[in-house]
Formats: sequence, structure tokens, C-alpha cells
Amino acid sequence: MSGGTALVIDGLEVEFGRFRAVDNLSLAIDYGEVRALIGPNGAGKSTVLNVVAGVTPAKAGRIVLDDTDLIGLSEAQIARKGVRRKFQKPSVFEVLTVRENIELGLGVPVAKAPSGRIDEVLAMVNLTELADRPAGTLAHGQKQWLEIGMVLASDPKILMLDEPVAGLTDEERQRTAALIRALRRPDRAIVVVEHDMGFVEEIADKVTVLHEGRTLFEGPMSRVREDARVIEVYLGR
Ligand SMILES: Nc1ncnc2c1ncn2[C@@H]1O[C@H](COP(=O)(O)OP(=O)(O)OP(=O)(O)O)[C@@H](O)[C@H]1O
Repeated sequence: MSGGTALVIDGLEVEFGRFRAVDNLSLAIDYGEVRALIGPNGAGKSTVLNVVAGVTPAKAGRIVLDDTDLIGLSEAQIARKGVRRKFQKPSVFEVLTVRENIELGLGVPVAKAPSGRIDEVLAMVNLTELADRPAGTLAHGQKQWLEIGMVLASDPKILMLDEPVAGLTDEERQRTAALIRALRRPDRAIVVVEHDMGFVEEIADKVTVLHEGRTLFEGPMSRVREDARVIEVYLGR
């Protein structure tokens, strides 16, 4: 499938005990786009990624990828449908080499993956020369790219990145922005949660601002910056 809608979130509700973290949220993300989810701490951004990935259960609503409702599927089943997610904190396997980490991201034995896939991914995330180094010896930024490589290895349709530039230097941020732009494809949707607005402006085709589990605003970053409600609850703080 390429073009058209990739992911539809419809009437999503998530509760932790009596606290409603996501409140009747609906949004649609197209193939080919990079969507940023922004908003204040606690707005529900990571929770949305967790529900899409099958890590956190929903109380109500649908999450439809192509024609399949992902609600009720296990994390592994959702991953096999082409949904992959990178967590906020790098969680690479430090004693394994960079190459071995990417192999783990394939989701199938290396022999069953397209030949040359690992080298291709290493090149994409700029880690070819460090392929045989233990991942624990990498710098923080390189670990972030390795994790992007791990989620990229299986060639996902939906690629979700939670705060990919947290703690990175300016130069590393630039390189990450270029990498994410290079990962855009007509048969892939990329969803990025991030607080760094300069970075969001560089990578996102469209921005959804969440506040208290609901959509406060949706549009290009230039419009987001001018919206009085967004300034009040988030950007102006
Ligand atoms: N497992 C959980 N149990 C209880 N409450 C939770 C759980 N996960 C998240 N929450 C709460 O749900 C709300 C939304 O959290 P979430 O992590 O989705 O916010 P966020 O928008 O990603 O914030 P941040 O920008 O700080 O990462 C917060 O109030 C958080 O404390």
C-alpha cells in the first residue's frame, strides 16, 4: 500500500486507574508523512505510541492500520504488521556489536532477511564503520541512531520515535533530522514525539498538539507557533 491513510486513531480512550490519560482522541496519519506529536509533559504523547504498539491497553476506541484494527492484538502481532517503535531512552544491547543489535531488530533470523539488509541499515544510520564495536562503547547520539537502525531493520510501515534528539548535540540533532527526512517513503508513515521545536519544524510535515489527552491543534509547524491556545498551554511556558 502507498499513499492514502496509514493509521487511523478513532475515539481512543486510555485510563490508568481513574486517571484518563487519553480522552476520546481521533487522528489520522498518512503514508509518506512525518507527523510530530507535541504538547506539554503528561499530555499523553508516549501513551498514544504505547497503545499503537500494543504495550498499553485502550479502554475504548479503534486503531486501524490499512484495514486491520490493532486493538486487542499482542505487541508481537502488531510488530509483525509493520509497526515499530523506538523508546525515549536508548535501550541497545550493550555487550552485542552494533551489527548484532541491528540483526535483532529484523524480527526474523538473518538468513530469512533480504540479503544485504543489515549493511543497508548500517549505512542509513551512519554506523558502517562501527559495525563490529560493542554497542556499549558508542556515544549517546550513536546509540540513538543504532536504535533507529534496530526499528528500521524490519522495514516498518509505521515508524514511531519517542524523543529521538533528547540529549543530543546540535550537530547530532542535524544529522538525526537529515536521517529522518531520508526515511520518508510513500509506503511508510513516521511518527515522532519530541519537545525540541526547532527539530520538529525541520522534520515534520504536520504537527498534532496534544493537551490533556486530546488534540488541541493540528497543522503545519508555522501555524502551530501562531496558535494562541498552543502558546498558552505549551510554547509560551
Ligand atoms: N503506566 C502508567 N501508570 C499510571 N499513569 C501513567 C502511566 N503511564 C503514563 N501515565 C500518566 O499518563 C499521563 C500521560 O503520560 P505520557 O507519558 O503519555 O505523557 P507525555 O505527553 O508523553 O509526556 P512527556 O512529554 O513528559 O513524556 C501522565 O499524567 C502520566 O503520569
